[in-house]
Amino acid sequence: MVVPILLRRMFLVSLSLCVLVPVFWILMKREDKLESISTRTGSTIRNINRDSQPLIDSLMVKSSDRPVVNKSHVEPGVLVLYKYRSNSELKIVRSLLQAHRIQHETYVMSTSRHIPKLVRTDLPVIVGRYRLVIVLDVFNFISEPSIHELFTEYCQRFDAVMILVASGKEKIITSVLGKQVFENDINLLTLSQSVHINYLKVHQADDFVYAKDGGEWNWKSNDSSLISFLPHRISPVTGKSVPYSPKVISKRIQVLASVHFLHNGIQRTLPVAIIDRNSTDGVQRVFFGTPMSLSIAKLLLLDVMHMFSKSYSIMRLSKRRWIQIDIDDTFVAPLGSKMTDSDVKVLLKAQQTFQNIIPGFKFNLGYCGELYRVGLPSETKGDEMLVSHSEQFNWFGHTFAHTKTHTLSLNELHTLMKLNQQFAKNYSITVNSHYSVSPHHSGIYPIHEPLYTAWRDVWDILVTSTEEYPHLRPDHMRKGFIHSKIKVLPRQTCHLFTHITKYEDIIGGRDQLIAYAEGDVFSTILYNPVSIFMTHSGNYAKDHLALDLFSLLFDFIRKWTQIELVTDTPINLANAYFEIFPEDKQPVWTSPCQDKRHMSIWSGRNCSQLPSLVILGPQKSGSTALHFFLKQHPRLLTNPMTTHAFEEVQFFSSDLYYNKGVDWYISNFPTPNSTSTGTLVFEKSATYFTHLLAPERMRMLIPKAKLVVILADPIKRAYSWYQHVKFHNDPTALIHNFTSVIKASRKNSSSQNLLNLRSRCLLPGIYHEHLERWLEYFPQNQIYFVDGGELVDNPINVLLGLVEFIGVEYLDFGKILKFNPKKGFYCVVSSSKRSRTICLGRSKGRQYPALSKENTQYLERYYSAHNRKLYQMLMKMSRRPPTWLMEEASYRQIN
Ligand SMILES: Nc1ncnc2c1ncn2[C@@H]1O[C@H](COP(=O)(O)OS(=O)(=O)O)[C@@H](OP(=O)(O)O)[C@H]1O
Repeated sequence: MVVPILLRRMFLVSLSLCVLVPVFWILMKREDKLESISTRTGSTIRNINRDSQPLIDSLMVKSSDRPVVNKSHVEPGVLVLYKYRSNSELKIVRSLLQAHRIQHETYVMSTSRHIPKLVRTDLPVIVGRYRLVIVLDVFNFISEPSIHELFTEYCQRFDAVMILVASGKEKIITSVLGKQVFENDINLLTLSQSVHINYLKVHQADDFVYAKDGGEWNWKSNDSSLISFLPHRISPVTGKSVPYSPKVISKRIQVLASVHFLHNGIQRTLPVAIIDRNSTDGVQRVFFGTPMSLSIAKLLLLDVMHMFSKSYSIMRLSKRRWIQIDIDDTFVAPLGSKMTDSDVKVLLKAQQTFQNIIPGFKFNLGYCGELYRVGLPSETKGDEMLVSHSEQFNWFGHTFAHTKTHTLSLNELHTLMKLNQQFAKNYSITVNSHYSVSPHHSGIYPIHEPLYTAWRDVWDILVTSTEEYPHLRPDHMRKGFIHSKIKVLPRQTCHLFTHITKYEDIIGGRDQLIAYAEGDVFSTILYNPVSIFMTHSGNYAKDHLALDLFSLLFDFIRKWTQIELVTDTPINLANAYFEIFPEDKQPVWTSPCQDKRHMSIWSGRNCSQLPSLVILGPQKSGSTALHFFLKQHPRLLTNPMTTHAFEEVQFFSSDLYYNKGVDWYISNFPTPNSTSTGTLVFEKSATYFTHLLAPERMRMLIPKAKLVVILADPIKRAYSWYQHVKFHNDPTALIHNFTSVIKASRKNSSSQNLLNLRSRCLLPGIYHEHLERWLEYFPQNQIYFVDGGELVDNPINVLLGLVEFIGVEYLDFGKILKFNPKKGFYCVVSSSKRSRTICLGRSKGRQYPALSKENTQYLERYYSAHNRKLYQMLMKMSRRPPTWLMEEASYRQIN
């Protein structure tokens, strides 16, 4: 039954497409034509790049062989369409999606860009990639039939929802008054919402008002408020506005949210978001008539996404938000700006009020004992009062003095932490949260290993926070990670810096503070499941700015949202965070050398110690020989033998080494002499090439590094690899010959071990797939290809080209390398005794029987299609394919 129903639906959809869309577009056509002649908009995207991604392909709509599409086959992705990068809505929508970790892509509606692949065709059924299509720059969207048609058809086919967001710059009228709703002169009273939304419900808590007509509107052609709500474009001929597709929009539209405001003393109600579920073209559309810069509009968008994502798990955050407010530098503020005793009273009172909103809430005081009671008499009293009420707060220790921890040795850190610990004991302050942040936040990220060690030794610290990972900006991208068993949570700023104690210290005064509370600080809460705010003790002195800010924030949250604010111990906050984002546990180290701010709080390592050249492998491609030869160049320094993997560091391909951190990685390499300019550090680890995470990890730490890939004949490589693991007593290789390894299959009932061995043996040779991954992270011009065959036969020539690519001075490798007939390979001429050569050890250039003809033929077939793809890839990049590949290509052409 299912298939006929589907076919009928598809037929109806096609029929409606055939009938309705043309009717609509005929109506629009005249305007379009005129417009494309006389205006700049629209015409630019008319000739969209269809060669690369034809419309037909991107939707898989070739009717004859179209597989049955099940509308439930849609991935939970979101696609954002926009025209102008400067569109302010774009930044906001993107941050919202990024912060909520919603899988999304953006597409600029432009001729020069490829249309993104809308469907997945690598699966047995066709799967749509996007559940929601968010359209910004709506004017351009509706003015361009090809784009409009494509996405309408996609939404029809996969039941995807289209969300069209008004942008201030466009002629989208959101009110009968012809003004953008929420303009400053409009006195906003309330915003009501239909019952259909219940994620972050936007409403006035005590006064919930349903949308006009209980959420459903009967559209009448003379209903000017709704018509004007819909996106308009201005006809270049008549100068009048033409509403969005009146033929498509149905007559029964639901209002998702309305605003109620006062205008000239009269209360008015206007819709700000409407949904059309029954459009005549079968696409559900949500129209947003309000700019996204408004906090409540962000909530509304989240609500809408949630509404349409129920079974698609687009959203990961619930309504619960954990909060912690740290008061750093307690006892430290400069003279005259410390909390006095009356400030402490205000603080305690405010804390009580906050506890009504966030049960169990306590401020978290980070102290430096050295400066206790240093200040004016009223400030001394303030310090004493904090201590006498210590049990009413949570406490954490900085160091005894207010010092930058990344400048301190382990011993110094121990001493200062212990002094601070003793201070707490002397004054009966309980410090047991297992949480700390260092003064100036230095040493947390980039990591100063002695800080982590001292924290564990002295305080048994298990949780800390930083605003620096991966970078300070953008703040909605800050993340947590775990290092050395300490959970590091993202830390948030709230515009109150150390020296800000009075309203006059803020440009814009209290109005600006309100804007911060309801804007950025609110967004921080919205974007993060756990928010640890950093404030400083001075922010609680004088005008009590921090208290005002948080009261405003909490009031706003209570008034407009159903966000549930909670608090807990730092350990539980960390557990909550990593339960929601388990993928964050494993850090991705960023380069301090690319970040001025990080350089200033990094424990002073030399950036020139980071490799600027990496030989990626693959394994058994001749990588050891290349490494050995290259290090003969006086300008190329490398690591000495490691204790764990001979000449390889394997930092990016091993979680064990990667988790040791950047300082450990760097400690493997020599420091280039500052006087010898042009000297650089390089490494080779043949395990990098195939490792799934290595490209991203490397890109984040050494984005400018030049990479070398050796393209050896994959058949020879596979056979060499088998001999290698057999030599190292791999139990499966020991009992199975090469033929049974490469021919293992489920059909032959091969054991799982044997199947795994086959994959490990053959998959690295599918070069184009691995390269595609590297090319996602590194530009082509940073990658150099070495012909693996040439490396064996004529390494001198290989090195000539490579040295030029690296950019170091010419070296006559003809004098350094010499063929050793006994070894059967090139070796390095000994500098002490020139008649002697130093060759690689017995494990490189092994003796084993030649590969059988049958196995060679089998592997030729196995790699044939992959090699073709590699060939095409290299040609596209204008690179010379290795000889073995050229021979194969010409052989196949002849045949
Ligand atoms: N000059 C020189 N000396 C010795 N060996 C050479 C040389 N040039 C290339 N080769 C080939 O390198 C193969 C080993 O590759 P790798 O060094 O990449 O192996 S590893 O992944 O690092 O273990 C090794 O594979 P086997 O012959 O199977 O031992 C050699 O074929």
